[in-house]
Amino acid sequence: MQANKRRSLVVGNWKMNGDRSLVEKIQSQFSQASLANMDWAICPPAAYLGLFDSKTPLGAQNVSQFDSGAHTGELSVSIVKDLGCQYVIVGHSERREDNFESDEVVALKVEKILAAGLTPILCVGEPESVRDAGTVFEYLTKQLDAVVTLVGISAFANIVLAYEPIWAIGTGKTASPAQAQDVHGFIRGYLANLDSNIAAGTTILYGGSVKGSNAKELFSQADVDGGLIGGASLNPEDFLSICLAANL
Ligand SMILES: O=C(CO)COP(=O)(O)O
Repeated sequence: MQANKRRSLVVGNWKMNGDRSLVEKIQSQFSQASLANMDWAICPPAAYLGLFDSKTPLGAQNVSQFDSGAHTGELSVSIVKDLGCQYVIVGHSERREDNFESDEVVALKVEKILAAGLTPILCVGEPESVRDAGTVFEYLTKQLDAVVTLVGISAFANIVLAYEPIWAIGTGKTASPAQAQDVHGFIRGYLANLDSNIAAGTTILYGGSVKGSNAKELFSQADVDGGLIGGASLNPEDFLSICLAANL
């Protein structure tokens, strides 16, 4: 681990991709890997969660804001916990867009995930139009405010943040290390205004076209503590090389 930095975390978000054979391949790729200085996890489609052995750290891509009951097609936090998940991605831009998840619904989900003792990976990030307009920090402040208002700043001791600029997701257009650091520094400053100890310990991941070739430089930025990886997590060798870049 680099001096004064938090322990790194790299999470693979398979989104609506992968199959049974990828579950086998990723497990065999990681079975011999030596990754003592970082944490990693896979968030496969929920239907595949039960296929993993107990050695693979797991996360869900989403949960319901409700506890149980008549919510057809949804998964509760207790169900994904029962399937072995430690993490839950929440507020991914694709869910905010496809499923119209508001900042308030995202905050309710974070509250449920924390209450179950799991770790939310709370995604924030701006569309390209907001970046062009120069209002990225205002946009992120609104997304963060909704969660802080509901769960309080002290809850951020148990929350992982992920900055995922929408214009960099699946586009091959990675944020430059300086652009990523600029926003990560802003997010940590936002938290520090509320509680400097919490801010110093909060893991902030970068997501958006991270690859083996750019991971090391991104992860070496002062406020970048690892990555949330989409496309490259579907290739076990690429995903391992990204994890190794964080294993300092
Ligand atoms: O959205 C992402 C991870 O949640 C990033 O996806 P890509 O790595 O495919 O750009």
